[in-house]
Amino acid sequence: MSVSNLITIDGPSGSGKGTVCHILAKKLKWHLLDSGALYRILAFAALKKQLPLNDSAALASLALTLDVSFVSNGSGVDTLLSGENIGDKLRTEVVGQAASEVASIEQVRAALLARQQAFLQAPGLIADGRDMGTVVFPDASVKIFLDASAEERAKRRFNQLQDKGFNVSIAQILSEIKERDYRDRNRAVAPLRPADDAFVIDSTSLTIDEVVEQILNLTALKLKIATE
Ligand SMILES: Nc1ncnc2c1ncn2[C@@H]1O[C@H](COP(=O)(O)OP(=O)(O)O)[C@@H](O)[C@H]1O
Ligand SMILES: Nc1ccn([C@H]2C[C@H](O)[C@@H](COP(=O)(O)OP(=O)(O)O)O2)c(=O)n1
Repeated sequence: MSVSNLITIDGPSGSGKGTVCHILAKKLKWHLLDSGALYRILAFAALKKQLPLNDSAALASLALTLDVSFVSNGSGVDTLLSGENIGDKLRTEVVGQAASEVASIEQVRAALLARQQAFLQAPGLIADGRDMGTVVFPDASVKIFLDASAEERAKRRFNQLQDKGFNVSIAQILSEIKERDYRDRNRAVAPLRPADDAFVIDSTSLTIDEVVEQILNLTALKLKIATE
């Protein structure tokens, strides 16, 4: 299918990618790829099997054979690993850090590439991650790099976790966010960075609605130019 119906949104943890991608996918009635979920599922499966997180060959082989499905449940999406619903076990900081570690391995990224590209189906795709615009979908017509200051991102995560009833410290979250940022931005393979043709949005002092509006305006503009 044409890649024109494809919006990639990359950026660091807490910049608002997941929230904005869900809203856009719903508004446009396009598919959604949460690529971070794939790295989290792999990390979760590896932790469960007690695989060392630096065993490249074992992790790549696990990535190729993971039995994962995303099933719509009416209000959201269930994440199934070998039939077990593991959705609520993936968003912990332990799994996030482990995901960031396994994601730095080249063979793991290669093993997950085709699985991610298969999400590109009519009528369109919103792709959320770190390397959507640089590696997985380099031909996407609309590429966004969503950023925000580390302090603002830590505040958002803090509020999010407090709302879920977790007892967390903002200082701890800020240090974990900085550690993950550093690893994601400095790894040798597919580091987190804006694609050369990405539009950078700093959401530090924007509302979610303002970010969505900017992306929709840019999409309308780009797709119109592409069809003229
Ligand atoms: N522009 C924004 N202003 C305030 N809060 C936001 C904004 N964007 C996202 N959030 C909130 O920040 C938290 C983290 O957002 P999320 O979409 O999970 O980020 P990411 O997917 O980039 O890690 C969520 O609770 C979300 O509601
Ligand atoms: N396309 C992607 C998506 C995620 N990753 C890695 C790096 C991230 O720290 C982890 C977890 O990503 P995820 O998007 O779920 O994390 P956040 O919601 O931004 O906190 O996975 C990646 O390397 N490439």
